[in-house]
Amino acid sequence: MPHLTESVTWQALKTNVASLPHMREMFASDANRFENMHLKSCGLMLDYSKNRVNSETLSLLFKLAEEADLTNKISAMFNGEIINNTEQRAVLHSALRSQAHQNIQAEGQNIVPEVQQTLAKMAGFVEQVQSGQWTGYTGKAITDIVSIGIGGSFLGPKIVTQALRPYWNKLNCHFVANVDATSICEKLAGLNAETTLFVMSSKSFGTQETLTNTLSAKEWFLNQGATQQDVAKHFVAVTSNVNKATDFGMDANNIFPMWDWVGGRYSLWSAIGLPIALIIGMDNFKQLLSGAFDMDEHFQQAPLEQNMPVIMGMLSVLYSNFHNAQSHVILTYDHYLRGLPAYFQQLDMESNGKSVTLEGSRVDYSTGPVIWGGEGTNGQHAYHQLLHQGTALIPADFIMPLQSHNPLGEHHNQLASNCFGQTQALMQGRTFDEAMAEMNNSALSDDQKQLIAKHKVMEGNKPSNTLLMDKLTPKTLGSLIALYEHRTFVQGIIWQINSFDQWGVELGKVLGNDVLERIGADNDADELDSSSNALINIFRNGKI
Ligand SMILES: O=P(O)(O)OC[C@H]1O[C@](O)(CO)[C@@H](O)[C@@H]1O
Repeated sequence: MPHLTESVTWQALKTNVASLPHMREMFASDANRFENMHLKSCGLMLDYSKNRVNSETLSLLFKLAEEADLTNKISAMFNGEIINNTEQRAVLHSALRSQAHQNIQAEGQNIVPEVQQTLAKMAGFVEQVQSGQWTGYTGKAITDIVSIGIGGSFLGPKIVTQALRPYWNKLNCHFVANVDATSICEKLAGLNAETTLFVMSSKSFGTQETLTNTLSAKEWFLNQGATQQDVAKHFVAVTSNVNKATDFGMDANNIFPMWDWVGGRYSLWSAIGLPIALIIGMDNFKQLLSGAFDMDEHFQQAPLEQNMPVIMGMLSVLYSNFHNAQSHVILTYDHYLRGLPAYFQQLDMESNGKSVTLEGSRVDYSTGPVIWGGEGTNGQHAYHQLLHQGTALIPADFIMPLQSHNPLGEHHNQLASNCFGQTQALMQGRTFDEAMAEMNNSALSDDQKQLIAKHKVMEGNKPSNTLLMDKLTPKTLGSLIALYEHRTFVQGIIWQINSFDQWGVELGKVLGNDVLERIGADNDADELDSSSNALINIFRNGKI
């Protein structure tokens, strides 16, 4: 197989991209453009017509995907092959949302039964806590869940519970991730130890932030009048390292397992999702899984040309590699989805922020872009300016439910009109003549008009996808998140990288621990670089 960027298809894409007219012209010359460039699946509708593509671009992108053996690579992931080659692990988050009768093999055994057993254990626990049968040390029912974890053991549960606010039962939930004591102190300040349940989530059970926060939570708990024997009623753990958790003092009955074949940033579907289930109930949690399962089926079965994650992944490759786009923005037109950009940022950047191929060669093309974003319409009064008129090309995903959970007057119509209006403005832009025409009735001099018109010109031709759903439900949210997981996978396959390890962040963990030792040492640091030594010593002195 030729080197990726030297392949005939890659070169043909370069030629195609250079020859395409402005999107405005492509819309004008093809009344069926939307008809031909949208698809519906799993409760989602993707409109990808506002992208810099014609039918040839799309064919070439699918050809590139075929040449990367994408279809077989998808099967390899779902079949439990060891595709995470640096950690020698299968990648089976899809097994967490599989159906009970399936047989999915990891390391020679069917893992579906243990997935089902864990779901049953979660269901029993959720029922006990929600019904008030599970009581705290003074016999009172639990009112507050505090989830302690970080990275993949935190952001999924936080963003999903935030997104599914309309489905909350009577329990309150709080998330602590940062080791900054302010985070846990602020959370604990308003809580009653008698009615608070801590869920400690750590796949490795070795992450500094999570261990420190859990110890502080336990100390707070004991300082409120509880005893060591009461701990089991108030602390449960989710981990793949059961031995470490019991050594730490967790009651063996209170440990919910997860497995090596689930990557942290793909783990909200496992027992890491326990805080979600406690807050929205097990039935809703299963709906979330079922939405993701539907997307798994679609991803495996739909032909590449009608495959939502494939289309989105290949469009992202197009912009990263043929338009030099360095970032990608996620714009959610739904207040409940305001956290989703951060979640997709973790998912995509921790997965595809790589510069070495699976075989260990340095890539000579761009890989994962910076993912960022926020909620509409707020961003329209801030960074959208750069999207419209800045020098960088930033492809955008607009995400919006058609029905609001809070219908109120004209609000939703206005929200939708802003969402659609933005995609239109990005695509068509505004020409100099249009800008001049807008000033027809103005008293400005011709020179002034010309000057202002130059500033009002918007080149347009800025790409966007629009993703719609009828309503934000646990099921549609499950499909949406799985869509982005698979989109990330597709990109990784084309770029020939391992999307499932994270050696960069691991180094940060190791060096952080090393610095911590030096901060606590008897003598000043002098063995590191001059900057690091100085920063440590200034910190030890407590004064700049
Ligand atoms: O669940 P753990 O083992 O505490 O790890 C937390 C997070 O740390 C990382 O290893 C690095 O940030 C993530 O992949 C993981 O989700």
